[in-house]
Amino acid sequence: MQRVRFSCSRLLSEQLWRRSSFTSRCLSPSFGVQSLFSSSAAAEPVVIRVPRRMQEQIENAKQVKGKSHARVPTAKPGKLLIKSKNPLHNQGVAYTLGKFEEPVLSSKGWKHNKSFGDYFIINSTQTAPPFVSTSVSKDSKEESKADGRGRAEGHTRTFSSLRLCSELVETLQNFNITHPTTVQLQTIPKLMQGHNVLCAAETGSGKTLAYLLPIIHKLHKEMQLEETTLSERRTQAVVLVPSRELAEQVTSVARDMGRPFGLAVKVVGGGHGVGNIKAVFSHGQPHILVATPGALLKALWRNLVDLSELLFVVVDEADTMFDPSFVDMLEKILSQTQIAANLTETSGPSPKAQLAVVGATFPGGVGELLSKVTDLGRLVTVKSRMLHYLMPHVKQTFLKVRGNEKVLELHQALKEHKEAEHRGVLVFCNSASTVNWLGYTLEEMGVQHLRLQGEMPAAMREGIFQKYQKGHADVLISTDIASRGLDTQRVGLVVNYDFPESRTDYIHRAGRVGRAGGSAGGHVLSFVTHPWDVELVQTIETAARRRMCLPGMETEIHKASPKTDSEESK
Ligand SMILES: Nc1ncnc2c1ncn2[C@@H]1O[C@H](COP(=O)(O)OP(=O)(O)OP(=O)(O)O)[C@@H](O)[C@H]1O
Repeated sequence: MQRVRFSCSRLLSEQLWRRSSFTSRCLSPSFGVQSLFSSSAAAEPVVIRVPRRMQEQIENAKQVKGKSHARVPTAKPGKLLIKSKNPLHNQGVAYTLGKFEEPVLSSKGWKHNKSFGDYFIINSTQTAPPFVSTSVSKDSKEESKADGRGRAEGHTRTFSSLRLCSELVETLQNFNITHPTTVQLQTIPKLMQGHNVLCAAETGSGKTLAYLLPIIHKLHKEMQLEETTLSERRTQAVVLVPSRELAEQVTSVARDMGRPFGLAVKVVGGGHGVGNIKAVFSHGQPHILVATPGALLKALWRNLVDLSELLFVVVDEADTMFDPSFVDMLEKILSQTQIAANLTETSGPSPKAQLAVVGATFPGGVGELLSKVTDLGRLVTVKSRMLHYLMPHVKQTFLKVRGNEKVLELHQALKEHKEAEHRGVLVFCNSASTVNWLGYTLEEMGVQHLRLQGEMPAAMREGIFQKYQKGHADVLISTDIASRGLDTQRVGLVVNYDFPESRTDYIHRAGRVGRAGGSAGGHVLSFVTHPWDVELVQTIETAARRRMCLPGMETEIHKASPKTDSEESK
């Protein structure tokens, strides 16, 4: 009882003390609260009864004061760019880090064992992908002025304004493709003019059509000029890609687009014997050949294909193709072609081939390898504004999780995603053995899925990706084979079961969602387990917080060309 009385009196004294400091200018220094109590405290404790209501008010005031420390430090209330398990690490969309301000990272302590269970989310900040074209054509601007409106809203450029032949524009319309993406707007005119082009643009931005449309347009014009018999026909365009799945995909798009013109498109991919490659050319040469480097070299060594009349050479997924494992083969192939040195060499009676180097990532060092096979000064660069940035229209979650908990987390994510409209899920592992192991484990859990990895025999691997695209199963477990170039419109969730080993792998894997022509949104969920994963997580988080591109990937592109992005768009 005595204690209660004492604490009540102390509370009241605190209250009065606070009030006294508020009003200190009005009171003399000697007239303090302490002095008010000290004289009587020496004799007998003074009992002051505090009304219940006042006690409650004091308690409420204490609680409110305690809570104020946990308040979200966003500059303005509103949507969060970074949502973290620890609300102190949240960052609002409206908040901009100062130039010299070090971001406080949610993943700062993730090398420590205590961080298991921690997470942060990079929220999507826009619904439309950045590569959807919104530019206004000159013609439509003038039309608008002429009819007195002075505005040209909603007038975006069409494929006909790029001077593609009408049959091609019609074919595109049949596939519901009506407006070019920004990379198509910039690349198609340059290739139509006869330039060699280095095209660097985000994943899923429509680069395949950006190089195929000018090729098909030009080959169609050539066909109209001269009639050649099947036996006289020579291959006029070669598209080089790193995997047979991508070769099949590009072939399918080229066939769809070239069908009205009777263009022959063939594909040779690795993993098949020479007999198969011979069979491809048994009925003559195609107009367009899509190939992996190894298979094309086999065909060249056996004189099955003649590249003497080439008009186009395309190197797609350039950073992989300039990887040490491919670059020697690429050098050998390009040494058998005649690449034009300038514009004048791409026209006239015996034109040389135009070169298009295409990719979504050009990390440091690619420029050096590129200069081994071509003169960088001869390439006109088309570089998209958001190259090497994290995609702003895709939500990206990072979860620090123990190795033995990953399967359960994955199972939970699959269950939650099942109801989504775009039901496709792509699960990436870093090795073929993990793909197999995870496959068996999910099988036991009753999850229907397909598996794709590079160590599978060619016959087993064939058709797996097409099956997935056709919806035979909603889940595909794969190594990075499926991360390069494959079009995955039906995918709504990418899971990095193993955290990717490099920034480029992360960009390509994440790029399987949020693609042109697909539905808005998409989600990338990454499991972070090992201490050696954390450095890349921190790089990604820093880039997201600073709203900058991933560091170390931007310089080479500029070195590759004397022209700048803005010059190109003129
Ligand atoms: N102008 C367009 N309008 C609508 N959809 C388009 C357009 N151009 C391409 N697409 C579609 O966008 C999807 C992605 O295109 P594509 O595969 O060429 O992207 P990419 O830039 O090559 O991607 P990656 O870097 O992953 O290889 C395809 O399904 C394609 O049909």
